[in-house]
Amino acid sequence: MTYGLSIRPRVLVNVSRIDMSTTILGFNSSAPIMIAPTAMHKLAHQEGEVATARAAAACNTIMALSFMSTCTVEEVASSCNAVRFFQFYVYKRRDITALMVQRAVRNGFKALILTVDTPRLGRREADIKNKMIAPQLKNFEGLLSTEVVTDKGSNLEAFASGTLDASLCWEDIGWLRSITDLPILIKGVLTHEDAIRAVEVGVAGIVVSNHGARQLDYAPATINVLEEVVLAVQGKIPVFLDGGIRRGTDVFKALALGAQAVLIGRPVIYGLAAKGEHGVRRVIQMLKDELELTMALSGCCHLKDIARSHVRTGHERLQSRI
Ligand SMILES: Cc1cc2nc3c(=O)[nH]c(=O)nc-3n(C[C@H](O)[C@H](O)[C@H](O)COP(=O)(O)O)c2cc1C
Ligand SMILES: CC(C)CC(=O)C(=O)O
Repeated sequence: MTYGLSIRPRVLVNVSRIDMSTTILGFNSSAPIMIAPTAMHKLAHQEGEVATARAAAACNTIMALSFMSTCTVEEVASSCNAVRFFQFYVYKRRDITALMVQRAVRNGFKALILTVDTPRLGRREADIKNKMIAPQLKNFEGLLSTEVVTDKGSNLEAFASGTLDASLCWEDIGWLRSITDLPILIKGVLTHEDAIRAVEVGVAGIVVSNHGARQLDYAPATINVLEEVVLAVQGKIPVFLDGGIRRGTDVFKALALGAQAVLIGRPVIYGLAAKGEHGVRRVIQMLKDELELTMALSGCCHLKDIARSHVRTGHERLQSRI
């Protein structure tokens, strides 16, 4: 993930006890690792998002539930006591978005994540080739059909283009803040300009994300723009990162560059597909074990000890040679 970014370990630090615990928007988490919102977990395992949520609870980690989940918000909420955030899209039918936000609030979700990199779906050629079909999403039962018919290849694309509101803009954040008191994070920021705007409109945090490289080709790797965003927000709101986190070392690098925590997408789905709740637990535990080892080998006992000086970018290495 982080080509050219190396870790600068410090030695002769007493690392006999490592503490990875943290708070995210005021909620305790055993590590700075959250579950990213990913759609349709029942495509990976029959228990779907309920299994993922139970794994999050068992690991004392925060789960972000996708708007496009295959279990309802009520099913997920009643399945376990994990701290849950709710990711959402703004649909042309804004009444549906407002209703879903209300259901999330009613069911004890603690924060909202508005995904802002998807005014339209990116061109997903594999979905077109495989004629991707979205199953009926139970959250929307009685509200809209997700079983769209198209002859253009991807039914998911047809569904997305029928529903997503491409007119969504900064001015609408005010509307969202008027329909809920929950903190709103925005997910999909990749530039300092948008980071500054996010602070101005009063969101509670930013997720630096390129949607797992599923939206815009040639969007930057998130780790390469993280610091730009962190510097722009000047500590006014927390910054999170997702995309390509596969190892504890990746988590460490993101924290050193200023992220408060990371989110993981595909690894969770792989664990879920392999072994349901147990598989997701294993994935999270592996990342936690790796992060703990990385901290020990780098001379960091607490997350606050992980500093900018613990990493060196390829650019910095080149500059030091000039
Ligand atoms: C199968 C799949 C489904 C996704 N569904 C959503 C979604 O419903 N909402 C959303 O905001 N992001 C969605 N994402 C993007 C993730 O939240 C996240 O940004 C990305 O997966 C992070 O990269 P990683 O998979 O490399 O960890 C999805 C990603 C994948 C792979
Ligand atoms: C249908 C999409 C909007 C869901 C999503 O975010 C994704 O598949 O990446």
